Amino acid sequence: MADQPEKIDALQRRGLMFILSSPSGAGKTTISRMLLDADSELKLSVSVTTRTPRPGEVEGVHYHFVDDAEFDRMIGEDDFYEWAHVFGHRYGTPKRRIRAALKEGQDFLFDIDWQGTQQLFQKDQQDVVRVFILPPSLEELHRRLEARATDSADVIESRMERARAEISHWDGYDYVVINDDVDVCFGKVREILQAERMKRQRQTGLIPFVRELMG
Ligand SMILES: Nc1nc2c(ncn2[C@@H]2O[C@H](COP(=O)(O)OP(=O)(O)O)[C@@H](O)[C@H]2O)c(=O)[nH]1
Ligand SMILES: Nc1ncnc2c1ncn2[C@@H]1O[C@H](COP(=O)(O)OP(=O)(O)O)[C@@H](O)[C@H]1O
Repeated sequence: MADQPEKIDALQRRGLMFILSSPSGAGKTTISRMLLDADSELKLSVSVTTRTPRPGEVEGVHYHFVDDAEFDRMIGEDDFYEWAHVFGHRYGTPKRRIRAALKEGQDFLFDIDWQGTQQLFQKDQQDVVRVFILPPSLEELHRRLEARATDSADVIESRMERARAEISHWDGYDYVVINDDVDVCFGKVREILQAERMKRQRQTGLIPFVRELMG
């Protein structure tokens, strides 16, 4: 059926759910931070995780760090939009904190894996934009994981082993961007966000504007 502009009047625009995924170490946290710094209209969906904080990570800014019992309690209370097991820990997107804001038109960035991406897409296809970041090579991915110096050698090896499995989900995304030069990659991701906001059905006030133009 053709679009029904009256029914999707963008005055009621819902927020975008802009998802960035990548194999660990490919640079999605770096690109996310650049995007959040550059774009005051975008907010990060802060996930809940059972993993321990890395140096420099701040409770409530990068993640909400909880123990297993608290994560279980949140599952029991249906507090998650989605959640998944990743690298032996659990990660989830809290529902209550963002649902109302999305409804009011706030755009959110989600740094989540392919499992979470599939779950959000099944729930909110119209609002979800899925971007996958690839490293230029597996050798470079390894180098970046070592350079980040936040994981032990064992953890780095397990992340490398999982990288191929994660990359195999590349075709579940709308956009794929290779993160070779970080500024080029950031520029492309930003263009994707801007183009998605320009979609006809997402432009606030377009219908009355066009009506006025047409007289
Ligand atoms: N499904 C899901 N995945 C998440 C969530 N938060 C983070 N992740 C993913 O969990 C994985 C591990 O994240 P992290 O421990 O921060 O390490 P990173 O891979 O170096 O960013 C990454 O693929 C994240 O995108 C979430 O709320 N839900
Ligand atoms: N294009 C790039 N070139 C070189 N190093 C990069 C690039 N993008 C990210 N990095 C570095 O690689 C490491 C992993 O990046 P990060 O953003 O933490 O990845 P992810 O969140 O996907 O695990 C960090 O030390 C980051 O500074």
